[in-house]
Amino acid sequence: MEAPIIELKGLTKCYRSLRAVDDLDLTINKGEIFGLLGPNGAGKSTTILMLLGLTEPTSGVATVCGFNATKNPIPVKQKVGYMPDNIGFYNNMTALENLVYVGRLNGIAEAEVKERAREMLEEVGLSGAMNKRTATFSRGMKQRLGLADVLIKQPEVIILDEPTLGIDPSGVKDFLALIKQLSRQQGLTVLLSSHHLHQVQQVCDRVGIFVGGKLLAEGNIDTLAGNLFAREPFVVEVTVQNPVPPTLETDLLAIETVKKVLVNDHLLQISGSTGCTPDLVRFLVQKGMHITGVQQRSYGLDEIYERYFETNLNENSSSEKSSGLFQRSFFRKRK
Ligand SMILES: Nc1ncnc2c1ncn2[C@@H]1O[C@H](COP(=O)(O)OP(=O)(O)OP(=O)(O)O)[C@@H](O)[C@H]1O
Repeated sequence: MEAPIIELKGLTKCYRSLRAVDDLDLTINKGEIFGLLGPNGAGKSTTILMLLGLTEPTSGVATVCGFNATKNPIPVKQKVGYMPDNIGFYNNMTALENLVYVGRLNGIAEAEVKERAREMLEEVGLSGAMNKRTATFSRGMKQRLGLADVLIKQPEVIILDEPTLGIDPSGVKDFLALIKQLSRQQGLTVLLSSHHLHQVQQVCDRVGIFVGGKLLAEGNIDTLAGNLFAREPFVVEVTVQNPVPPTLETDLLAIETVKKVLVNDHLLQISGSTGCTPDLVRFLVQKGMHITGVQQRSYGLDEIYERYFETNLNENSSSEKSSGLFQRSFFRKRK
């Protein structure tokens, strides 16, 4: 099997007494889209800086494309394209001029730099705007130009720090689709940091949930959900028109496959061990309930995130930034 393109072993960064990144072990394979997920201050940017050789780890090793990022930062920088969350352009120059400038800085020969820049602009969907000054660009267009900036040197890995920040929902969808397409077409490895759960869920092959400098979990969404919700993998939400009698919850819990029942006004949330929706519906009808809606839910990143935060509440309570209170408020805020 091919060696991982990014390999972090015991990676740790301390700022005085703060362990911003704490003993991080992680491998990312070629062609993968990996999402580094976590609230503000979780340590995502610090990890990225260590990957790029821009800050030295206190201990541990970051290997990128076969090079130790601390001891050998130059080849790493040649192979990795990095798009920070606050990309800047020369506003009085056009998109093409900006990109040609970056291409020259990356050592692309004068004979081919313009052609390469045009190709990149086409690839990111900006060919119609290549002669416009970037001062007139929307945030979404700037992100696309930022992507062209990192792609022009034909990297093996691209690292995108909060790439969808400030883009409207349809722009986000298009931008993520573009990243996925590029990764699949060119075998490009993508590491993107984000705190937008739903967006990451759409595009990433695997995610790492990062809180208080520690990686709490990593895997694909289905595996994470399977591990966490093994006892109650199945949820049915039933909306009823008439009031829910007080005994209904106990009656439902008497059914062998039902593990948990939550009643919230006219909404019943029933968790169980197997897919038993038709039986539940029949049962509720027999109990005289007027059903107006039934929905089978699968667990997504929101639930995974929330569950990890709940589970780690006690373990992390000594750290202010990763306390349950902080995590919950972050979680609500971001939802
Ligand atoms: N140069 C520094 N000196 C001291 N502390 C720092 C420094 N850089 C980061 N930190 C601290 O390290 C922790 C991790 O910060 P980091 O920027 O890596 O988090 P993040 O997950 O990227 O969050 P954000 O999304 O807000 O950028 C934070 O508590 C931050 O205040």
